[in-house]
Amino acid sequence: MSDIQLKNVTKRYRQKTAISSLTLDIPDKSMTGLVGPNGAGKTTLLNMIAGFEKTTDGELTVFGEEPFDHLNVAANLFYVHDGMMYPQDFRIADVFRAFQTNYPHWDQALAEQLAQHFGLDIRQMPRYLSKGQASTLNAVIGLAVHTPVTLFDEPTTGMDYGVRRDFYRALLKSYLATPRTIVLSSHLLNELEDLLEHVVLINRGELVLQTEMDDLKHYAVGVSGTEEQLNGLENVLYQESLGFNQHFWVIEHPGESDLNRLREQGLSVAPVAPADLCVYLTQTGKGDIDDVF
Ligand SMILES: Nc1ncnc2c1ncn2[C@@H]1O[C@H](COP(=O)(O)OP(=O)(O)OP(=O)(O)O)[C@@H](O)[C@H]1O
Repeated sequence: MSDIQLKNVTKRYRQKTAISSLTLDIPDKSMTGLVGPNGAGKTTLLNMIAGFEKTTDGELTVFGEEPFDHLNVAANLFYVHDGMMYPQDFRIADVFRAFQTNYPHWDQALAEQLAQHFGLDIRQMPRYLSKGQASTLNAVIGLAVHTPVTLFDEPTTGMDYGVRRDFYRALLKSYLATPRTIVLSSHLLNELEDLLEHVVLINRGELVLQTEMDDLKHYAVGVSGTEEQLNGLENVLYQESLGFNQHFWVIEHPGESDLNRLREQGLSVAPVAPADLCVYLTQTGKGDIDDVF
């Protein structure tokens, strides 16, 4: 039984259904990416897993308990999100000390080293940090807290590329040193390809796909050609016109016979990057941006 389990979980805000009958097990001691377009329901889902919000319907358990307002869940799960607040008069050093007191596996040395690496002065007050620095402080805390489950909601918001890269590296090293359940929501799947083991893709509150990252890398292929060359292909996920009788098609789980036919016609078939694939899998019915112009 996984530490985080959802069975037909629904979350409604008045008329709006943010999560719709979602059934999902998050693998234990794994690095799982929660991805999906804006408004997909990622934050709502993490809020419920963290026990910040109640489900409207269905069964959600964390460590076998319903997480809302549950002390055991609060003690063993840490949620990194951009609403994290610290007492007004606290310096970063005071924040670290408070974590050291409250979380038994808090790694004080790691927190201080990471703060120094990322240029955070522990004498500074968190309320005066820039947006990127505030995200970095929250991420450092998420790395050092070492709870059995750590959730990160868009942890890299505002971080520049160098900081993001080092954060991903630190997360991987920290995970390898202390395997634990990590769930990370992000729009930047292209930056996470080498970090994540599992991917959960949601859209409009529904599960689109849950798979291993390695499988996602081989899930679909893209091919360009004329309509005559492409016609008859099966499992077409996405089609785009590239100009005069040239088209780009994405094929889900391509069959050997289709692949051979394309190769015989001299067409090159390339795997579709996971980040692009997630866009194709979630934009059904929206049309192409070219249709707007
Ligand atoms: N408190 C709320 N009241 C009403 N609607 C809400 C509330 N919180 C979220 N929603 C709606 O639920 C849907 C999912 O929102 P959520 O913030 O979970 O999406 P998200 O995947 O995290 O989006 P983003 O990637 O843009 O941060 C959205 O349509 C949002 O407007």
